[in-house]
Amino acid sequence: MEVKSRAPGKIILAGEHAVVHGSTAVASSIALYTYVSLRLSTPSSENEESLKLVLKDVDLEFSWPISRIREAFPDYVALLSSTPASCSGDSTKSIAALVEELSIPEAKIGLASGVSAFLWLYLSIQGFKPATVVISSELPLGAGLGSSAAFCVALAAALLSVTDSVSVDLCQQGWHSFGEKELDLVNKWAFEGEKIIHGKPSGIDNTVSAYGNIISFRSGNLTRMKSNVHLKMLITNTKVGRNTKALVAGVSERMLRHPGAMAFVFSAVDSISKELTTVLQSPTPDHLSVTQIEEKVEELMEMNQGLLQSMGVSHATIETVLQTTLKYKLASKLTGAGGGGCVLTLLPILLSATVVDKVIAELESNGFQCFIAGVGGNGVEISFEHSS
Ligand SMILES: Nc1ncnc2c1ncn2[C@@H]1O[C@H](COP(=O)(O)OP(=O)(O)O)[C@@H](O)[C@H]1O
Ligand SMILES: C[C@@](O)(CCOP(=O)(O)O)CC(=O)O
Ligand SMILES: [Mg+2]
Repeated sequence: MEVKSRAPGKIILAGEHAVVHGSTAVASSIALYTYVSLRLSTPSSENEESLKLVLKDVDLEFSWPISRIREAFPDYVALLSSTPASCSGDSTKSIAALVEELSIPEAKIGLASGVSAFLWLYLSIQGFKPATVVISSELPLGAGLGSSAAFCVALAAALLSVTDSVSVDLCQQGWHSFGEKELDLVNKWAFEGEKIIHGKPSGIDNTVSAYGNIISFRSGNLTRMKSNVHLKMLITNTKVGRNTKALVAGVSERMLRHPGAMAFVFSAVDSISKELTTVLQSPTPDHLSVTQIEEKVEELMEMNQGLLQSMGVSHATIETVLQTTLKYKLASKLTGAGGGGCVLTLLPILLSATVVDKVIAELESNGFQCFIAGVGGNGVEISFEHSS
């Protein structure tokens, strides 16, 4: 049997970075998914049993003989866990040894943290079972759209769906979602994976990828929002690669250097996110008030972008996107960790298609890549395929 899972990426409408320091943030899922396929191997005496990981997006395959994994983790009982556990101490060392042996090319070294998160989730949830896991994504990796969280959420979902901790109907056809208790467990395990990739994640990315739709999030607590406006966002990928862990660490260092000033910055972001939460839930009887809501969202996005600049996470390419869209009176802000990656631009409902085409053409002439995303959508889902 093959288990498949898919988990969406996200955009942060307000509050990235500040959310790591306890401010409110607002995020939404987008309909671009990371897919995981899990096939547990049937025992065979012919081939040496192994755990295989195929990363389609980066065209890499890794394989560990189960005997090698056993050797790296002599204390099997301490490893296997039915409740979400953090990777620390001896486990961190054992995983680092297994990843080092792969000789990942220097140009793709950012993958090492993803492979480490994979090993931690796989070994903690499935133990030393031989299997093949194939991962692919529609999301650009390391661009601010939460590929790391979608990776961890989809992985946790597939791995948990074939354990006793989660009760799922194996006969159900097509994509289906989990119950609340199961979602909670998937989300908590995914957070443990995100910790390995991000260092100090807030948990907003894995939470929105698990639950879907729009959420307001603060210090691990989520409020699921029912938005009355359907916002349309242009996403521009500057294609400048960056690493979330390094950017999050950079903001923390700035906070240590200027604690007083940064506390005000984070507090201002908190107010922006709270106002956005209220604005998005306000009733919309006609087009005029949709426009008024959009104008408020635009202003909040601009204010948030200014504060992200003061945290030191903007980038020359992000500034180019801001200036370009401003020429068309459109508001933009970076999304995710910044330092490159993706920028959001609100496309008001009454904006003509001609203007949208012009903005996209101008942005793409700079070498950027544009696409349009609806705000909100499904969270993680699962599907079982029985070979006949
Ligand atoms: N589909 C994938 N295949 C392999 N690794 C992935 C995949 N998706 C995410 N990752 C891991 O997540 C890292 C990117 O995470 P991050 O820097 O947080 O950026 P973002 O979450 O914004 O895409 C990658 O370097 C890799 O380690
Ligand atoms: C910067 C941050 O707020 C969001 C990071 O998102 P991404 O990995 O850049 O998609 C970090 C976090 O909340 O964990
Ligand atoms: Mg990430």
